[in-house]
Amino acid sequence: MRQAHTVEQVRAAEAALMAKLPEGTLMQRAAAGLAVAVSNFLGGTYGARVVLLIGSGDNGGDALYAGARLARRGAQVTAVLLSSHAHPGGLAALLAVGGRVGATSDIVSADVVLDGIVGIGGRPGLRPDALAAVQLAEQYGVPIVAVDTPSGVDVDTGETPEPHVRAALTVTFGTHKICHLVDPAASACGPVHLIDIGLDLPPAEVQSLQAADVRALYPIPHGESDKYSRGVLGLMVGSPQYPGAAVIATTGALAGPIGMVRYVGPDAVAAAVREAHPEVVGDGRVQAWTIGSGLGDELDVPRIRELLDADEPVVLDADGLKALDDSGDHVDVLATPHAGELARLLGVERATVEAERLKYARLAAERFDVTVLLKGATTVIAGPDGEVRVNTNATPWLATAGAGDVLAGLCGSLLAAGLTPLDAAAVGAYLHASAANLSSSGGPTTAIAVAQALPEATRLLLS
Ligand SMILES: NC(=O)C1=CN([C@@H]2O[C@H](COP(=O)(O)OP(=O)(O)OC[C@H]3O[C@@H](n4cnc5c(N)ncnc54)[C@H](O)[C@@H]3O)[C@@H](O)[C@H]2O)[C@@H](O)CC1
Ligand SMILES: [K+]
Repeated sequence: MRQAHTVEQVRAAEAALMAKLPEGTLMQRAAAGLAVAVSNFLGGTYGARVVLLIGSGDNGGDALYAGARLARRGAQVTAVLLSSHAHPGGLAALLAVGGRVGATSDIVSADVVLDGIVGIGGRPGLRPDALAAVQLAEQYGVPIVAVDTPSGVDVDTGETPEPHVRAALTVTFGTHKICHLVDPAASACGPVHLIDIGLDLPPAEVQSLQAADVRALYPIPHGESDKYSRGVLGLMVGSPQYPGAAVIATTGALAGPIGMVRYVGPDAVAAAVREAHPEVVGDGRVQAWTIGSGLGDELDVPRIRELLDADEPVVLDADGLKALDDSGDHVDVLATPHAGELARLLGVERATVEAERLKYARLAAERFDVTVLLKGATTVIAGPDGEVRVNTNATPWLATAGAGDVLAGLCGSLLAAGLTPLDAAAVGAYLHASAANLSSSGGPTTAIAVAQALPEATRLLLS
C-alpha cells in the first residue's frame, strides 16, 4: 500500500522523531538518499554538472547537503540562491567541498537541476526568479529532480493553480504526500522515489493499492465454488443507439471474478451481447448491478432508482448517473463518472473538477452518500466516509472510446463477487489499467482489446 500523508501529519511525525535524535540527523538521511537517487538518475556523478535551485527553507537545505555529497564524488555543483536566506549549514557544507554559488545562466549547461525551492512549507506558485530559472531549464531541456515535492504545487490537495515545477523525478522523504498521487500535481512529479527516514506515521488520508494489495483483495474461487456462489452480475447497459457499450461492458464483466452475467435490455441489444458471449443469460436473481453505460434513450430513471434503493450493490455509470439524487442511503452504490459527468452532477464547470479532483470526488461522495470513482490519468476514489484511494498505474493509451464500459462491467463483477464499493473500485481501476498496459505495450489499443487482456492481467497478478 502506498500511503500519502498530509503536511500536518508529516510535521508531527518529524517533530516526534527529531526530539529523539541528534540535530540535523533527519536532514542528513534525506540528503544521503537524495544524492544516491540523483547519482542513479545521472548514471554516475564524476564530472556531472549539477545546478541547485535553493529557496529559504529546509527543502533548500536538503538540496545543498545532497549537492555537497555529489561534489565529494566528483560532480561540479553550483547553487543558485533564490532567496536572501539559504540554509547556512547546507551552504557551508557545499562550499567546503568545492561547490560554488552561481547564476541562473549556469542552468543552460547543466546535466540536471535540483529543485530545492520549496517543499512541504511551500505555498502554490513560484516567485519570478524561481519561475525564470525553471523556464530556462525547460527551454534547454535540462531535467529537473524535485526535492520532496515539485515546487509550486499544492502539496495537500494535488492542485496546481499557479506555475510550478515539472519534474523528471521526485525524491521524497518519510512518506508520500498527496500531491504525489493526485492529479494534476501527480503528473508534475515524474516517477516518485521514496526515501525512508524512519518516521512513525498515523493511518494515511489517501492510499494507493499496489500489486500485493490487489492480489490480497481479489476474490479467488475455491473447490466449493459454483457459478452462483462466485457472484451473478446484472447488466442494464447499452441501447439500440449504443449496442457496443453492452457488448464491451459484458466482456469486462465476464473477465472479472463472477460466475454468471444476466443481461437486461432491448431484444436487439441482448442478441448482440449473446452473439459475442453465448454464456450470457436473461433477467433473474443477481448479487450486484452495473447500470448506465450507453443507455442513451433507454434511460429509465424510476426503474434505476428502484434498483438503487434495493439491497444489491450497484455500479452506476455514464447515462445512469442522471438517476442519482442526494436523498436516501446509497452506501452500496459505486458511481463512476468522468470529470464532465461529475461536474454536471455537482453543477460546476468541468475545468473546476479537473483542477480540484480530490475535493470534488470527496464532495460528491459525501453529498450523494456513494463511493465515487472519478476517472482520469490518475483515478481518485472517494468513499462516503471520507476514505480515499488513488490509482496511478494507467497509460494515456487507455483514453479510448468504450474503456469506461469495460471498467463499469469489471467493477460490477467485483461488487457481485463480494468486494465493498471502495475495494471494487480500487481493484477494478488497478486491473483495468494493468490490462491496458498489457494490450497497449506502448501503442494504441481498443476497449475490447483491454477487456480481452483482463484475464491475462489478472493471471499475471495472481501468479
Ligand atoms: N522537518 C524535517 O524534519 C525535515 C524536513 N525536510 C525538508 O524540509 C522541507 C520543509 O522545510 P521548511 O519547513 O523549511 O519549508 P520549505 O523549505 O518547504 O519552505 C520554506 C519557506 O519558503 C517560503 N515560501 C513558501 N511558499 C513559497 C513560494 N511559493 N515561493 C518561495 N518561497 C516560498 C516560506 O517562507 C516557507 O516557510 C521538506 O519539504 C523537506 O525537503 C527533510 O530534510 C527531512 C526532515
Ligand atoms: K522542491
